[in-house]
Parts: sequence; structure tokens; C-alpha cells
Amino acid sequence: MLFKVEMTVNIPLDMPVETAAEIKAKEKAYSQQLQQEGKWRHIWRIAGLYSNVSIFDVKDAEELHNLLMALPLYPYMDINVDALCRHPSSIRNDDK
Ligand SMILES: O=C(O)CC1=CCC(=O)O1
Repeated sequence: MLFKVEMTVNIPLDMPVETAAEIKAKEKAYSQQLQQEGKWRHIWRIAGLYSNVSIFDVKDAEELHNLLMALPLYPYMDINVDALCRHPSSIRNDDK
């Protein structure tokens, strides 16, 4: 199943810079691992915001839930999820 996920990061202003850098490094490694596995298909920065829009390709909503809960930045994120289905005009074979 494909899901569109929007994540907005709100790191507390009083978090030490080193702590924030450590969490961001873990987040990057986790994200890139999932991208290598094909579960995190796309990630885009939303221009002008500390937000991204991502496409996940997972078995079901429970798998997505577990992947999102394990994000190192999860405690500092607002997350919105939309389930996607194939558009009848799509020419891409992997849109399902
Ligand atoms: O910077 C972000 O948008 C949060 C994030 C998600 C995966 C990643 O590497 O950073």
C-alpha cells in the first residue's frame, strides 16, 4: 500500500544543539535505510518549511504506523497520513 506522509519537525528551542544534531543524524540513517529497502519511496522538502512530504510503500497501515513511531524525530513531529490508490490515468506500473 502507498501512503503520502507529511512530517513537520518542531524541535524545542531549548534542546542543546549537539542533542538535536545526534537525533537528526539517527533520523537520516533510519530514513536512508528504509529508502534502500524500498519502503520509503520518496522524500521531498516542502520549500520554506521544516517539513517533508514522503511516499511510503508498505504492507499495510500497521506497518506504516510502526515505521513512523520508530522515527528518532517522532516525539518532535506533527504527522499527517493519507492513503493513496492508483489513478486511472497513471502510466506508471509501480503506482499500486
Ligand atoms: O528533515 C526532515 O524533514 C525530517 C526527516 C525525515 C527523514 C529525515 O532524514 O529527516
